[in-house]
Amino acid sequence: MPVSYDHKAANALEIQGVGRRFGGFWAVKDVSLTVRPGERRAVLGPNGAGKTTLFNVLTGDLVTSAGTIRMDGADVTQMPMHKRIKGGLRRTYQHAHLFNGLTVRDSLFLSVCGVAGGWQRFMPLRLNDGAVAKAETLAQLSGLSAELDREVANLSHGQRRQLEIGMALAENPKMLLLDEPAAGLSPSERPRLAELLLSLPKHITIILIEHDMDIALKTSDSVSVLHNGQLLAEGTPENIMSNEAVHKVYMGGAHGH
Ligand SMILES: Nc1ncnc2c1ncn2[C@@H]1O[C@H](COP(=O)(O)OP(=O)(O)OP(=O)(O)O)[C@@H](O)[C@H]1O
Repeated sequence: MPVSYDHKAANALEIQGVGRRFGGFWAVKDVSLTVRPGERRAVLGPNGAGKTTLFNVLTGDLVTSAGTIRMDGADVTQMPMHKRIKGGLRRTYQHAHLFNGLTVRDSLFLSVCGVAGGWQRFMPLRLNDGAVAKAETLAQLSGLSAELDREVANLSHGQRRQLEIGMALAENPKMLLLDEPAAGLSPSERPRLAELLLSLPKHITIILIEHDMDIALKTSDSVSVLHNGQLLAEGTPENIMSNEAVHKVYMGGAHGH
């Protein structure tokens, strides 16, 4: 996928020797990687490889046990989650964090106002005239224009994932971490998600954990493969597909959910 990077800008993400220990067990160990502004990076690896733990450390859901994390050139290693959010970081979770009783329109509206649940709960209420229009734009971006008045409870699984992404876009994030957006989607819902990922604004840096190899490789510029908490391989989707070590640990039977 052709992407024009801003070479003058600081790296969107730069991590050095990052690790996270649970007791005596290193779930993530000595991981270093660099992601450029606007890059689309997939993080692959078999179950238990440390992908979600890495995300949790990047977002500040978990503190690091070792190493440094820089975002946009700034050291955020010790920075609490809400400050990272203020700096333009957003994430989605493996299981959608949505309110079933709200409509799509209200969910997006509340996200725009900064009062939705999960991550956005830290944001102050900022009602304004543009919020309704912005909610509609987000519905369009996330492919949900026809569902604006539907209750979240009545959306398909795929539409819920779309809504979650739409909500994450509400405050113009600089970097978006998506944790298995295709998890639980039916085969017919998957191409639509891939299309949505490809259509997201190009200035947003996206890091994607995904077990669906087809979606991960199709929507990313570069891939980092984790195994046993460590970085096993890094390269273009083509490099990774032909990497023997990756085949052995990941494609050769350990393929997720
Ligand atoms: N809070 C925790 N306490 C103890 N061990 C943990 C904790 N969270 C994760 N782990 C362990 O760390 C390892 C990495 O888990 P993690 O969820 O990051 O892997 P993953 O690559 O995201 O896996 P999956 O693809 O199954 O989601 C696993 O062995 C897991 O059991």
